[in-house]
Amino acid sequence: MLKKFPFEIDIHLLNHARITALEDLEKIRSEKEALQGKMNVLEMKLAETDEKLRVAAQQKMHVELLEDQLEQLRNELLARGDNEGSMHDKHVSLPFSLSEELDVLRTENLSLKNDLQALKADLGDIKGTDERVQMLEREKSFLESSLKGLDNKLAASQEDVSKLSMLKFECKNLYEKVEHLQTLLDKAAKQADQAIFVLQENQELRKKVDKLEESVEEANVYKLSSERLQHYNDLMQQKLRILDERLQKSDEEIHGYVQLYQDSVKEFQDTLSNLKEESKRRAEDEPVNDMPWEFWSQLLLMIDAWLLEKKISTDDAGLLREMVWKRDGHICNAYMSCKEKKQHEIISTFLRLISSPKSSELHVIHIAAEIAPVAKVGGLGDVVTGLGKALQRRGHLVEIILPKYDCMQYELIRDLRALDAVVESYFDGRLHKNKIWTGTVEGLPVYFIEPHHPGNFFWRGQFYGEHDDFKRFSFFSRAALELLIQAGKKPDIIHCHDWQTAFVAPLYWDIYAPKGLNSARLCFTCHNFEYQGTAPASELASCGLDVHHLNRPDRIQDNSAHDRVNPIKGGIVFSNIVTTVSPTYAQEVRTAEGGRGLHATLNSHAKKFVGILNGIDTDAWNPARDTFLKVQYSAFDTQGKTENKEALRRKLGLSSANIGQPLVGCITRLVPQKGVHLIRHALYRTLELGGQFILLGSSPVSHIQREFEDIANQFQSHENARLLLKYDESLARFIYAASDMVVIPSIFEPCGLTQMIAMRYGSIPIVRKTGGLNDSVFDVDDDTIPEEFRNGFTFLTADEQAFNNALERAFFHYKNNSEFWRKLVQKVMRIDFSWDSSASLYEELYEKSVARARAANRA
Ligand SMILES: Nc1ncnc2c1ncn2[C@@H]1O[C@H](COP(=O)(O)OP(=O)(O)O)[C@@H](O)[C@H]1O
Repeated sequence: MLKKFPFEIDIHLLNHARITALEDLEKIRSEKEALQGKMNVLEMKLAETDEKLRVAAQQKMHVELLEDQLEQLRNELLARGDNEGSMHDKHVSLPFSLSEELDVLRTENLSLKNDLQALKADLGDIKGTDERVQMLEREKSFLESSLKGLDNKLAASQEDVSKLSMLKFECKNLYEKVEHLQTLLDKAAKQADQAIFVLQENQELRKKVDKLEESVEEANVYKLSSERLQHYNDLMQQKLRILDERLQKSDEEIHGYVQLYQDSVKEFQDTLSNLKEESKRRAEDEPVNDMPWEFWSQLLLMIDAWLLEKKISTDDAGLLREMVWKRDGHICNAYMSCKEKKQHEIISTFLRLISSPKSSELHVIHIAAEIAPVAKVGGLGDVVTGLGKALQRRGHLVEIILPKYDCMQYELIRDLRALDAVVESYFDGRLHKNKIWTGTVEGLPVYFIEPHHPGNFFWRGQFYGEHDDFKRFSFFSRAALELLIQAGKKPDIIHCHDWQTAFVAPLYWDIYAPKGLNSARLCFTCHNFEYQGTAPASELASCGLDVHHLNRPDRIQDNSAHDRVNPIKGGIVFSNIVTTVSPTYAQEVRTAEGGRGLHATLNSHAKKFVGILNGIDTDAWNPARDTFLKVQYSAFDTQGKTENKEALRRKLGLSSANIGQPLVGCITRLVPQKGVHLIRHALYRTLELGGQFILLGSSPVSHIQREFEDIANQFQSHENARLLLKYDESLARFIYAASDMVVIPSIFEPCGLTQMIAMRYGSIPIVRKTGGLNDSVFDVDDDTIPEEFRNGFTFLTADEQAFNNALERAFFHYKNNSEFWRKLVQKVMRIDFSWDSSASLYEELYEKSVARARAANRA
């Protein structure tokens, strides 16, 4: 059967409608004409009646006139009768003509009265006719308006007709194409026939070949026994290979055990030597009382001599003297160990005593663009606060410098006050005043810089994304260093973060170290190599950096555009320590695919580059104390999680029919890095699998924001899905607590905090194996990973199938093994994601760098 195209059906329908409309119109037109005829007749009758009325009125007037005349005649007759009565008493009679006339008049009068009566009746009829005419009039106007409507319809249908003819035209074209295709098809069919023919020929040939093979086989029968032997040999070799592999595996296993054993022995030995060291230190800390006073005096004189000979500084001499006065065991042992050596060796041994920093002595200053929770865009804010607090807990002096944005959450800053001091800093050829504010955030001392620059740099209602970000943050970097030098600070570590404060490193070495701010080592952390803040080289001059000197391939010049500078590259080249936020990401960015153009720079500075996994602030992210939740809960009692799930469903208007329906959450910035297509896919796949889905996120990329707004509208009142396109920390906490699973399908992820926060709140992460996700989430079904580390679901390829596999496995476990799931939730909640271990790694880096610097200064 010939298949009709949909538009062909439309054409038929339209044609039919048009014909019916035309017929209707015709009918109405003839009705209208008939009515018009009737109206004309009535109008004529009306005119006739008017005429009759006019004649009747004239006749009436005539009758009245005659009646008047009659009356007059009567009166005259009476008057005459009075005068002639006596004479003609018996013979009185009216003249004949007069009485005749009177009779005629009477009959005329009567007939006129009858006429009048008839006319009155006619008049009544005419009134009725009038009413009918009015009715007809009304009918006429109604018909005219429907006629107008029909005219409009006609016009519309005429338009349709023109469309129709266009469609017909297109249809004709299509028919032509179809015909063309048909001929092609015919050709193809012919070719296929030919091919079939060739195939048949081939088959015949094949048969011949088979026959030939059969005969060859027959001829080869005698070879069979030797082939069997060969086969047997192969089998044996296979077995041998399997045995070999098994042997290798068991070797590896044994090796693994040996390794474990060796590790624990090493650990034991380390602990032992630490203990020994400790007891030795303790012994050294005790004053040495068994050395003669001469010994101590000799040491004092020796130190003084070094000072006078300018071999050591006054400060160092002071510290060494103090040790001698206290008869410190360290200096005693140091001297005994090197007294035979040359003088400069003794000096450096002594100086090492006073330079070896104790961890509690470090003064660390973070210069950053974010601090959670008052000025947070993403993970950077969390790192500055989390790492700062952990370092503070370890006994370091930690201070933070930040721009004073207008859009900060001021209510979360304690004791905010403006200092009665102004710091002037250089920019664009002149000095600008900066107002300095202080306050504490989460117990950390913070300096906020408010520039009095006409550009109103931090008065923009947002943290980033301004056209002059390069200017805003290069200004801030310089002002921060100015604050340090004017406040007379002598930090051990200046730690800057991301491209916004990477300017600090070159500014420090080129301008501030020569000015006397030279106590510090520079640490630079890049939280995401995607954002490099490159700009035309000339813009670097505004903050006082020497463009000519710095725009070189081995310095700040961008690796792919020679007329541009790259602040991240500057941070790498000019810092003593360079870190990023996870070991896997540190590996990834050293490759051409992952390095965003900076892999070569990172490789040539590889010695100082390391990846340290971020932690999370476990005080701030704690379901047992989180007041934003409906119910607080902990790993010991996860029932509260179910109650939060119920409450969130109610709050968002999702179905609560089935408490066992898995709830999947996604909390993210909607940027390509986060795998936007997989997030969208996750929504639909979750619904297909019978789950519920909540997305909390917003996008700085307008087309992505619009796309998700459309999806959000579609699901506005869906019982199983809700999309909330905003930034809302309290809601984020609620979602972490309520969700059973959290999806993070990132294309790349430097570290990622959401997976750690999710686990802290007992939500199982489903993640792509990249960057920090690869360092913190280990697949539940992967038995190459020790059981105790398995905590989520992972997939490798950034496509829908791979994601489906992970999501489906998660749903399977959730639905079919509730006990397993309950234990998994408890396990992930107990994992230590605190900053403690990461902070100790940073501490170690700081300490080593400071020690190296001090040793180098003395040499
Ligand atoms: N729409 C949102 N509302 C509230 N918090 C959000 C939102 N989007 C992301 N977050 C939070 O921002 C942080 C994201 O950090 P991270 O995973 O390192 O990603 P990134 O820094 O790349 O955005 C987490 O603390 C997460 O809870």
